[in-house]
Amino acid sequence: MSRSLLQVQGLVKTFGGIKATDDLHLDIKEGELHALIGPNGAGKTTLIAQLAGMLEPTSGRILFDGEDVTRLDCVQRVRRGIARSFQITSLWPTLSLVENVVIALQARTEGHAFRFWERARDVASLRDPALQLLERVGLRAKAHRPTQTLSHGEQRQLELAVTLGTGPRLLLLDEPMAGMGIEDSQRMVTLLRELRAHYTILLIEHDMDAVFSLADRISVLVYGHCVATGTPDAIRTDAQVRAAYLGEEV
Ligand SMILES: Nc1ncnc2c1ncn2[C@@H]1O[C@H](COP(=O)(O)OP(=O)(O)OP(=O)(O)O)[C@@H](O)[C@H]1O
Repeated sequence: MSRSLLQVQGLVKTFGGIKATDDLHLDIKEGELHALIGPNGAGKTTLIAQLAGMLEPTSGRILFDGEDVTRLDCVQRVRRGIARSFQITSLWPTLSLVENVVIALQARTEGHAFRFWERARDVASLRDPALQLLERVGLRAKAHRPTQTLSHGEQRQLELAVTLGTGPRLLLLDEPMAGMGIEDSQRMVTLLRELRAHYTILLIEHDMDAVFSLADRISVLVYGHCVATGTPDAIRTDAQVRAAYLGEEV
């Protein structure tokens, strides 16, 4: 198997008396789609927040590409290629899709999102990369429509394009299918399957059909602790996992 891109070593996060992350160890290989599942309150979102640099761990280490990033902030982690999607992105509803992506690209190149209108030439040079990102998420045909005309599912695809605009190596995807109907969910599954070829992905998702069809490996979190990691087939048949979480669902 390929080398590790992200290693979580003995991570702990406490909130008062609650251990939301409890001596967690995780190893994400370069190029894999690794899904994180577990019952409500298992600590999935808390983990993602620590990986993205939004929440400081109580103890333990996070290594990205061999570098200790545990104490780096979000911006420093984005620069290294760690990007979180779906809970932080704000889109501009009256601007077109391509304008939204251009703003994101501009923020990456200049660290400044709000002076884009002063930089007409820069904006022109970012249009092609922005259109390519829209192509990658299946929204090229709607590039010039106002963002507010998109369906909920399409807005999430656009958020993904904005996230890809940061040039990530590791994508942290927090419930990309949340609140979607069947059609939008299926489109997102197809899209994630395509993105798998280009990025290492850590996916949190409650839709078990999506998880088991997409993941190379799955880790199961219970009370902040990883109780099993393995291929979908191994997880499906793991007695401890069935008892702790999956029951008869799988
Ligand atoms: N800011 C906070 N303050 C106090 N407790 C918190 C905080 N954030 C999370 N927790 C607690 O930590 C535990 C893990 O929560 P977390 O949201 O990470 O779980 P989750 O697996 O993402 O759940 P879900 O699947 O419902 O989204 C829960 O017991 C939660 O109540």
